[in-house]
Amino acid sequence: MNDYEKKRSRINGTFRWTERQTKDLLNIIVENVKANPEQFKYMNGFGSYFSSEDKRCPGSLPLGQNSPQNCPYGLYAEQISGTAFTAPRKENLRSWLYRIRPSVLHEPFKPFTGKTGLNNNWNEQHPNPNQMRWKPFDIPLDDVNFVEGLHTICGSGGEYSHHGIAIHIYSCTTSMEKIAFYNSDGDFLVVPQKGCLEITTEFGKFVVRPNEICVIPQGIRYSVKVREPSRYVTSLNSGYILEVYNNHFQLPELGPIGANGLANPRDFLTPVALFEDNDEDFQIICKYQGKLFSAKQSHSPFDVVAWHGNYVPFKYDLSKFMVINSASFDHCDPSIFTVLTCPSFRPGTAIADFVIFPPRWAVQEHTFRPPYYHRNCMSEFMGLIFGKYEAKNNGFLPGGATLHSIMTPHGPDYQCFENASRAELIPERVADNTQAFMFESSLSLRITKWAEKTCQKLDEQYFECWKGLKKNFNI
Ligand SMILES: O=C(O)Cc1cc(O)ccc1O
Ligand SMILES: [Fe+2]
Repeated sequence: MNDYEKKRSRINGTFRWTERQTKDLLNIIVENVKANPEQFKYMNGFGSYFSSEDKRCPGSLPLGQNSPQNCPYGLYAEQISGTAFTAPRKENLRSWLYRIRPSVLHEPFKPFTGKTGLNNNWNEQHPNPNQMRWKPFDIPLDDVNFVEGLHTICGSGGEYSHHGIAIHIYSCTTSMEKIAFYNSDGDFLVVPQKGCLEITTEFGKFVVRPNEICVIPQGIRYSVKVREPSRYVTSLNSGYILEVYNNHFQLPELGPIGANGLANPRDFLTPVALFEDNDEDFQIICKYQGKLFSAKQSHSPFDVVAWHGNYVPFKYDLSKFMVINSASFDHCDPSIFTVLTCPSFRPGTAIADFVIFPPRWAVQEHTFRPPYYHRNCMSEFMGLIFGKYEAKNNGFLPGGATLHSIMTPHGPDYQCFENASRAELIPERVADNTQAFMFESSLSLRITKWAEKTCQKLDEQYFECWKGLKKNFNI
């Protein structure tokens, strides 16, 4: 082992999950929330119409109109549109920001010269229909911030046409200091797996921990600080990102479930206005048509004193998800676990769904309870936040991933099949102390070279997990 490998193996060793750590994790998160109570305030509701002003500036939100000739406190009024001006009322998203300086006050953008693993070239690798599994991705050993630590795994479509998705992982060790990022191409749904992110946005600040997710819609500027949330997780941070180019995330329809259930709107949290009046130099990094650009400005972009609107960043705690499942027999399709969906124009067919596999009771009778064997007309990318996924006895680890592409067969591994075929069907907790999730997309995904080769995490042995499945035919 050379020095690099030694350091890497030490770091990987420190963060290898033991059974016990896994069991304790939910408690640790709870303990940790108690120990570090949120210092930030939130407003609740998905799709709500919010109004917020920093308490240091009462009356900063203009009343009765959006663009007064002179705004209170000498602020500038600025609108950010998340949908076309003429989008139907029920879909129309926009917010009005009242800020110390307008966003336009910056120097020209130049191509970003720093490191990045972002990639939108879907033609780098030959298509690969195989089942794919990645071992947990490495966290860098050096100082890498959130933007520098983005690596694209797979994706489809293009930013020009605003049709497609990309799946990235992030891994970072340092905070973005006097740096703000925004994405012109689409929305980011961020799923932290390790570490706790403090995200300063134009709308206010929030903290996002493992087992929480956040969505930062297209165009909104933010900066990510890393924190030390627990004894198992230091300032090493990593997680998964689903980027959608077409549309924004919505709550799924509930149909016959009724008015309540799954992710309830009131559990989505949006930060309150919190400005900084800082005239230091800032770097604004934007992702535009898949490439990064950087511009200088001599003030903080987080200078919004008041805002109102419905185009906002938000976070959601996955433990709040109300699980609906079969109370009689058979395994329901995983769509029952949809937290958020980014719909296409084809009814019921998502550009991408964000689906979780939360802790719950399994009570089905005369049923093979784990996920069924199947082939799907959708692409299924899965990640694991902690614990163990119910369909895989071994090999799918927290911080790792799998991809089962369109019509690629997959399902429970051999050991899982054996166990579940023999299990006594008493009511049982499933997925206790675990949290797996899926980004499911109607698009066919292409893998980047980094994901298939450079990262060296693709597990060539994955197919062997089904090898033991034997012929049980007994005519
Ligand atoms: O492939 C997977 O593990 C995801 C999945 C889970 C499930 O419960 C049913 C179908 C499905 O694709
Ligand atoms: Fe599946």
